[in-house]
Amino acid sequence: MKKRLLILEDGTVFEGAAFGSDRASQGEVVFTTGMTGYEETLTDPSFYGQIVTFTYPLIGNYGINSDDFESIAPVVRGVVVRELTKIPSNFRSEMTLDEYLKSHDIPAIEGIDTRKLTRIIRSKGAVRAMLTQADEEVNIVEIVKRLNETPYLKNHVREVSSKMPFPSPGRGKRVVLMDFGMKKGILRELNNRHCDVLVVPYNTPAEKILSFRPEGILLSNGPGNPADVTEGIETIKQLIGKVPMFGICLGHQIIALACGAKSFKLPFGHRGANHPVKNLQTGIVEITSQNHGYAIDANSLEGTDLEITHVSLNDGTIEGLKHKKYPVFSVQFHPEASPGPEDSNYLFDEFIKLMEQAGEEKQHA
Ligand SMILES: NC(=O)CC[C@H](N)C(=O)O
Repeated sequence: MKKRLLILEDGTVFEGAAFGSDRASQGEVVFTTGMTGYEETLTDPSFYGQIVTFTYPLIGNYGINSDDFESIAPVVRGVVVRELTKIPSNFRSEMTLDEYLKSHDIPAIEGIDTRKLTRIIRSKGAVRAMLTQADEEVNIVEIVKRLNETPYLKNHVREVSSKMPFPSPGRGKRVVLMDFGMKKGILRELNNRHCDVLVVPYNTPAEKILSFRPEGILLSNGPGNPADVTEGIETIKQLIGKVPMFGICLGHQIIALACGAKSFKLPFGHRGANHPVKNLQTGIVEITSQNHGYAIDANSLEGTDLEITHVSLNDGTIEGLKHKKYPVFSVQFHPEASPGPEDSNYLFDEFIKLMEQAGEEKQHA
């Protein structure tokens, strides 16, 4: 087994065994607590630029099969696990996690004390890190210096958004899905409800979107700092009030910013499949799938037309918003799950209802 190092910006060095690609790679190291769903996590475009640590201690046990993918290719910068399963056991498995990561040139490390690493991330917040081979040439002081000079992840939506519009037809509601780095699960939920979907790149202008005569607009998830997605925010400012809207994760943040709220970086993010969220409208607690490093600042809502609909029971941060005047709502978590629980799946039905109501009002106007 080749040795590999995970070097953090504070100078902490973890030594482990190499798997995946042999190249060195740098990114923000984050942790996710989901016990299953590593294929969906690795292919979620919101993880662009991040080195993902799985806190569940055994990863790779059911191999890799392409029907679980959330996008065409993984965009993570690296993978950190406690123990890698060498021989997966699943009738659907097409290859091992090691083979998959090698084929996409993504380096990984195993044999790491992921509890210790997670505690560092929890206490220090966002941590920049590098995965590199453990040989005599590696200069740790130099790498730590470089990590400290690297700016945090900026706008990488353009890297993961589709370049051209594409349809995913149906007989139902006409929905424009703005792709900021979409998970396939969102499209699947719309198609399950027979929507006639047109997926458009993140920078499609408002007039162009309106020219498709959408009955609703869905803003997808995506990577990086929402405040950097200025084109998307401007577009939404022009569209709010004209068409019913539903925002998911980055899409939620973009709607909030377009309405005048502010976002901030969470100390260590919410990533996992069992985050409790309280729906303030029903009083029901939903167990949700989450993956975000930023959130909307509750203090910044004053003077906006937004009201809070969902809150996190772990840290009290905003998990859902709705517009007081227009048919616009959004959630910070992932109602499409994949991976994770489906408690919040009803939100897609609410989006359909909102489009139906808006259609009826238009007819009677
Ligand atoms: N999954 C997402 O859409 C994440 C949104 C944003 N990139 C964040 O980290 O907060």
